[in-house]
Parts: sequence; C-alpha cells; structure tokens
Amino acid sequence: MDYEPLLPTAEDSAGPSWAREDWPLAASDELTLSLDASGIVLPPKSAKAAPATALAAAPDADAVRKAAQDSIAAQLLIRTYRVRGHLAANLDPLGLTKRDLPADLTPEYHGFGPNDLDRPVVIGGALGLDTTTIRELVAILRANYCGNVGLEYMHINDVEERRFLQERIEGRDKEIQFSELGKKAILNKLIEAEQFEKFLGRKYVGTKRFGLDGGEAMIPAMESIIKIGGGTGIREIVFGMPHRGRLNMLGNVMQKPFRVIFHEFSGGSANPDDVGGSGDVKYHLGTSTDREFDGNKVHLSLAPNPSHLEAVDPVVLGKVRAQQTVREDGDRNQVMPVLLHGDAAFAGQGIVAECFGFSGITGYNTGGTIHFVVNNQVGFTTSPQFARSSPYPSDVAKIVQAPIFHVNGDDPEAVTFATKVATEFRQRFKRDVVIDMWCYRRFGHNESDEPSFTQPLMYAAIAKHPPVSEIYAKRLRSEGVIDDSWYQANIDQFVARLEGDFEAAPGYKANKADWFEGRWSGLGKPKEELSGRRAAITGVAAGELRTIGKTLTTVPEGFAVHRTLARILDAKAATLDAGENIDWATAEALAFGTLLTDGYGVRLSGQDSGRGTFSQRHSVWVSQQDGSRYTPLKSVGPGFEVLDSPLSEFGVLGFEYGYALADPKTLVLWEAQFGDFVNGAQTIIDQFIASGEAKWLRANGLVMLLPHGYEGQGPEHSSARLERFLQLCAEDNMQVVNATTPSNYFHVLRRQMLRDFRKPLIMMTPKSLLRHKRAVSTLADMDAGTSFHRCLDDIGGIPDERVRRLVLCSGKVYYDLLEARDKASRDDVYLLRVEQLYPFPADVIADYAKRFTALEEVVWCQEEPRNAGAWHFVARPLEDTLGRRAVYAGRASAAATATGLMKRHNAEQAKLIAEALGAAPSEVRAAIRGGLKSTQNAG
Ligand SMILES: Cc1ncc(C[n+]2csc(CCOP(=O)(O)OP(=O)(O)O)c2C)c(N)n1
Repeated sequence: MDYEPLLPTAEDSAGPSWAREDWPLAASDELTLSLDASGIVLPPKSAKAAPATALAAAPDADAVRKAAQDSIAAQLLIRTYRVRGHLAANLDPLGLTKRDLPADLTPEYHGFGPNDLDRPVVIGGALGLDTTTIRELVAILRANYCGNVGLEYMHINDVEERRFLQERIEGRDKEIQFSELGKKAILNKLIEAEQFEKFLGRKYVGTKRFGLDGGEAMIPAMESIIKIGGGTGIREIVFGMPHRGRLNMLGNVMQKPFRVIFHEFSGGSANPDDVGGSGDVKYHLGTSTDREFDGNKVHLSLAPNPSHLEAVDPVVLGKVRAQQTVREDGDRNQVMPVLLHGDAAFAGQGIVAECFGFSGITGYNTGGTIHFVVNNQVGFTTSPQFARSSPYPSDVAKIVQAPIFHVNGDDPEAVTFATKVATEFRQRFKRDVVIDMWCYRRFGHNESDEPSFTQPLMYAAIAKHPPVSEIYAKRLRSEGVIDDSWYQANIDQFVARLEGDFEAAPGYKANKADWFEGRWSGLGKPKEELSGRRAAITGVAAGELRTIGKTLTTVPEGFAVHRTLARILDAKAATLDAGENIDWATAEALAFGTLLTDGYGVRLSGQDSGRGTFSQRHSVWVSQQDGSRYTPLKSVGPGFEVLDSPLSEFGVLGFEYGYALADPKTLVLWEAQFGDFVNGAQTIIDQFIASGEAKWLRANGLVMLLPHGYEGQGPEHSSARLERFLQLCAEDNMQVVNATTPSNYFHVLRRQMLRDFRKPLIMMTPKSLLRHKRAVSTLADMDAGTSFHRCLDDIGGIPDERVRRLVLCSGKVYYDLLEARDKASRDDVYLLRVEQLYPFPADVIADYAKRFTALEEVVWCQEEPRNAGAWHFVARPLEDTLGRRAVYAGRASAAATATGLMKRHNAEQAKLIAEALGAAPSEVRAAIRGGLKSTQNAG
C-alpha cells in the first residue's frame, strides 16, 4: 500500500480487525441501521433516540444544527466505506498493486477537519454504536472494510442479504478469531499444500504440475467450505476447477492417494490397463471421496475437465442440479456447487457469465455456487491490465448481484473467514457468492516456463517473498500457539508420508475403474460389437400408447386452451384413434410418455422447447384466460420437465451434459433452436460429448436434437453440420442418427434408456418433415415387439430383381427422391435410407446389396454440399461394404452451408435429385430450369 494509515490507533496498528469465529453477533451487537433497496439509509426499527450525552451539553440551536450536520456527514462516511472501502483493502501480498486511498474515504472529504475528530457524534446505532468520535469511527470502518478482506456488497438489492453481510463484518471488535485448534488446522493444511508442491518439484524436476505455490491458502479455504457446509446441511459438493493447484486439491482435499498421483507422474494410469480409452493428463482428472467434519459426512466429487478454461462450469452445475433432483433436495440445501477459477479465465471466458445467468432460473438454478478465484495476478504471461477492463477479475459476478469477498492470500485466517461467511451466505440465501483470493504464482505458468521475460518486477518481488506457511507459522509462534518443534514435526511427518507413498507408487495396481457404480450400477460398456444390432425392443402395446395419447389430447375441465391448439389436439386425437398418420411431435410425446410410465425421468431443455420452435410440440399449454400453464406429460409421470432455456448454447448444452452424467435414468435432451447454432457449443461437443468417455471413463446418454434440412432458409437455418459430428465419431463414442419417420424417432429415443449402456445420441431432427404428409407412422410401427431400424426400406414395393440403381441417402432428401422417382415412374431405382450413420450399419447395407442381383450403380445422395453432409464419412465404408465406389449426387462444395436465394436453392435441389435418379443431362438441365423458375420452397 502506498498511502499512510489514517489516524493510527492502537487497534489499527494491531492490524486488521474482523469478525469473531463464533459469530453470529450477540443480540446486543445487532445493527440498528437498515438500508432500503435503493441503498438509502433508513432509520433503524429499534433505533434509540439520540443520546442525551451528545446534545444535552449543547442545547442551543447552533449546537443542535452542528450535531445534526455531524451525524449526517458521519452516516455518509459510513456509507462510503460500505460501498468503496474495498478499494483501500490490503489485498496484494506482494504489495505491488497501486491502490491509492480514495479521497472519499477520508474524514476531510466529509467535512471533518483535524479539530473535529474527537468530538462526540451521534450515529444512531450504526456499527452498534449510538455515539462515537470520527477518529474512532474511521478506525472501525478501516478495520472492517480496508483490512485483509475487502467486501463488495452494496450492489445487492436485497436488504436482508446486505444486513446479513454487514452483521458479519461491521462494528467494533470484529476480529477474526480462530481457536488454537483452528489455527493449527489451517497451518497444517498450508504445510501440506506447500510441501506437496515442493515434493513434486524435487522428485519430478521440470514436470508440469501447475503448482499452487503462492496460492496455498486455497487448501484450508476448501476445507472450511466443506466443514461449514457440512454443518449447515450440505451432504454433497461438486467441485469444478482448472489446472492451477489441481493436483494439490486432488491429494490434499479430495484424498486421492498420493501414490496414485505419483504413479501417474511416472506415466501410469489410475485405472486398470484393460479398461481402454485414451486417458488424460493427470491435472485434468477428477475423483470423488467422502469427508467428515464435526460428525457431518460430505460426499465430494471433482469433475474431470479439459484444458478449455471454465468449460466445466456448466457441467458441474448440471451435475449438481441432477443430484439435487435425485436426492429430492428441493430447497437445494444438501448439494452445492463450488467452482474454482483463475483470474484471467474468470474475467475473460464468456461461459462464466452464462453460468451466472443460470443461477436464478427455474430449471437451472442450483441454489447458489461458491466461486473461488485463485487470483495470482497473471494469466500465463499476461498482466491484469491487458486481461480485463475491470479493477477486479470478479466484476462479472455483479450481473447477479453476488457478494464478492476480496481477500489477501497471505492471510490464511482472512481467507478461511471469507469462505466461512460465503458458505453461510450461500446456505442462507441460496445465491452465488465469490471469493477473490489475491495471491501470486511463485514459478512460471508451469514449472519449466520462465516468468521473468515478461514479469521482471513481480518475479523479483516473489523471489524475496516468504511462503505463506512461513508467514503464518511466524504469526502463530508470536501468538504462542505453536513452537519451532511443532512446525518442523508437522512438516517432517507429512513429507515422510509423501516419501512412503512415493516408494509405494511403482507397485500401484488399479483393481477396477469406478465408472459404473452408484446410480450407474447395472450399466456398462456395450456387450455387442460396434457393428452389431444393439437393439432394444422399444415397441409398446398400442393400447398403452392410446392411453398416453388420451392424456396428451385431453384438455382439463375449465382450461382455456388456444383455439388453434384445440384444433391441433382434436386432429391428434383422431390420428391416435385411427392408429395412423402419427406425426413427429406425437411420436416424440409418446416416447416421453412411455419412458415416464417405465419409471424414467425425461428432461428436455432448449430455446422455446416447450411450444417448439416450429410450433410443433405444444408440450406446455398456456391458458388464454389467465396465462396459467399445463403440461400434459406431467400427468403421465412427475419426472417430466420441459424447459425454455436461456438463449445460450455453450452453457445450456454443458449443463445438460452434466445432468446426464449424474443421472443415467433420466432421458436428458438438449434441443438447438436451429441446428446451425450448435457450433456455439463446440467446446462441449469436442471436449466432453465426443471424447469424455475415452478420456475420463464417464459414459453419458445425452440426446442432442438438431433441426437440420435444406429448405431454402439460407446459410444459417439449414445445417446442423452433420459432417462435424461424423468426423468426431470413432471408438464407439456416440451415435449419429438422421431419421425419416416418426416411429423410428420414437424408437431411438426409447432405445436410449432401455439398453444397458449409455452413449450420446446426436439427432438431426426435421423441420418441414414435421408436417410432411408422407413422413408419418402408424401405431403398429410402434406396437409391442417393434424396434429401431438402422436402415429403412424403400416403400415403393419395387421387386429386388428389377433394381439397377441403389440410391442411399439419409434424412429429409429421401422424400424429395421418393416424389421424383414416383413422378418419373422409375421401377429400377431403390431408395435405401441410412437412418443411423454412426455406428455405421455396414452389415445392413451389405444385406440389402446382396438382394439386388441386377445392380449397376450405387449412388450416395445428399442435399448438403459435397464438403459437408455424410459423403466424406460414408464414401469409404460404402466402397468397403459394396465392393464398388458410390457415385456422388449432391450440392457442389461450398463455403457457406447453403444459399440464401430461394430460386438457387430450388435449382440446386432439382439438380441433385435428377442426378441421383440417373436422369439424362438434358433432363437435369430441364430440372434446373424448372427450379430456377420456382420461388416456392421445393425442399
Ligand atoms: C479457453 C482457453 N484458452 C486458452 C488456454 C491456454 N491457457 C492455459 S492457462 C492460461 C492462463 C490462465 O490464467 P488464469 O486464469 O489467471 O489462471 P492461472 O494459470 O494464472 O492460475 C491460458 C491462457 C486455455 N487453457 N483455455
């Protein structure tokens, strides 16, 4: 700090004073000032009248006036400290950050000169005082707001929340006081944190570990969250964190055996060798454990994560939400998310804001997250002034009015205190809270990186700076809490334990992987081959389907359903009665309803998913009279939720992936508004959905519904980028389906739950087919004994021996081909629909090809451009399967996914259909001319 302490007092020179460990305040300490939502100081409910002492001595008008002026100015001074005191807090352990004392925190600014400091001033109960002097007031405020903790909370609207925080920090004698036992526990955790890093540094010289050195106070802080959380009802915490200090967290908080960590340092795996997968670097791995404090057992899990900073945040939140549902923790008191962050990532990554945005939303709220920022004041080589536009890395948290504790990481008691109050706040108000721990990074970004190229001054200061454990041990020695031998014995004991584990590490052998336990027990890896049938009998007796259909089409007595919806429901009821012309939305609802009656949960989330972007789903009805909502599927089973999500892809998809991680017994679906928007969530797709099982042995049954199809709606409403998903397919990691019938959709959704394994399902879903006359199914197609088909027959009844041209396709283009083929009365063309693209159904295709003895040509037809769609994915397997190369019929390669011009779209579509059917060049030209004339949507 480069300013002189104000008005030094005995209390000031003794260092910052803070709240006592045994909070809450005694009744007599209660604050009597309150603030309304606008932050205006209101008279306290129980405020005593201004004490006679201040005024009695000066009964004349001038004195009364002066006393009133003093009181008003003193109140403003108090308020200024509450709002801005944190700006003068002592936060930087290195003392390098220039934090000038704001002028409005001085008494002079509020009109108090040197001669006014010792006059009694009435403050009406603020800070627990009726009367004080300005000298004393400033000393208290400085101790409360400008010590080693700075609190930002005056941006919070809620009076109760502000009062709660004020009560914990404001007033005379608010010193942080830990018992001797508590102090020793804190020091012991610091010793463990520090010695663990040093040990790794000695044994694995130059190996990356992203050490916590400089930020060791994070470890006792985490312990404090678990302890206080456990005492307030928490039974489970899901942690998400980046690389920094992760190994330390794994060993010292999550109790991952050190010998396993050392085994990994030597290139080994924590899992048995035969379990498969790619494995991941040791500082991305997760684990789980049970800890007990004060007799309270808390289950802890640390989610595995990729390098992509903050990407795990929504995954953790989704996991927590699922666990809260599974535990029936409706008030969200038992399961809590804790997210740790680096300062640069917290300020820079947009997903952080998306996650804050979830905190108050039905369907995504997790009852508040504790955010802990390891603010080492540098991001790789980048200094804060280049990394953010705000004074702190934590300003993003203000979008939800979260309180923010800034705390000096060299004062572990202050850090522990802040986490304690933060945990209490979360538990009391079920809202997000942030702890921004200022610290430093003793070495480079990793242990072989040279930091002084870019941070010479900081690293010169760090070289001279003692570790936090030494600073704290010195303090405890001076307080008489420990002596040298205690300190050294604790270090020796811990290092000896590490040595023992180090010796044992080479002999470590994993028994079994932990991925099919708890709620996952009974599930496992698929037993059938990748190319095999892997079916489940997903059909349901027509009678049962009709019963569910009845609920789906019955309007409750007195509910004012929209007129058009009433007509839709009548039509739907008629199709169900007839058992014919079942459309997509009905098939989907029947799949959901039957899963609910089977005892599974169903959670569908996406933008406007309740009604459906294309007005097709109507899973939530809104009363036209009073706006109330009715969700028919909830009457089928309480485990149904359909959510109109926030307008986010990255965050919401991550959340749903996390939900599905925790609950394999709920069909979790995320729906993109149009498939095109899915690339906003690319990190979740690449880093979690496609590769999570291979890296971390965590299966996942998430379904992605991606509206896809070329209908002339332009470059951003046509393609869900099927090709990108197919490129990611390998090692049986997920399933990609582009179904053409409602019944196949019904089956694939049910199959997702009814098999004894879970794999993500990527579904290209229809837009125009939602109302296409031929894209309908019968109840018989879904009746008992039926199941999903990986390929679907030609419905034209063409005799096998006449087939000379086999046209394979997937998705909507089938119906265009069908129409054109029928119009041309071609009986030599067989249209084979590949409904599931991955795992590729080579066996089924081979069986079909065998039937066609007169076959001359095989064609792959797609409506996507040549550099997109399935072509590059299927070309080689088709050749391998059929022994001949397929001819391509589709759009030319293109930079934009689709044209925005309807005429051009129609011409392109007509051309590719004509080519697929083997039309003569003149016929193709005619088709193009026909397409160019048409402004109607032909696709
Ligand atoms: C999304 C993303 N972009 C870039 C990187 C590369 N990267 C790894 S660590 C790091 C700096 C992170 O700084 P900070 O968040 O302050 O954490 P620290 O390493 O200082 O603890 C960067 C840029 C990454 N891992 N993730």
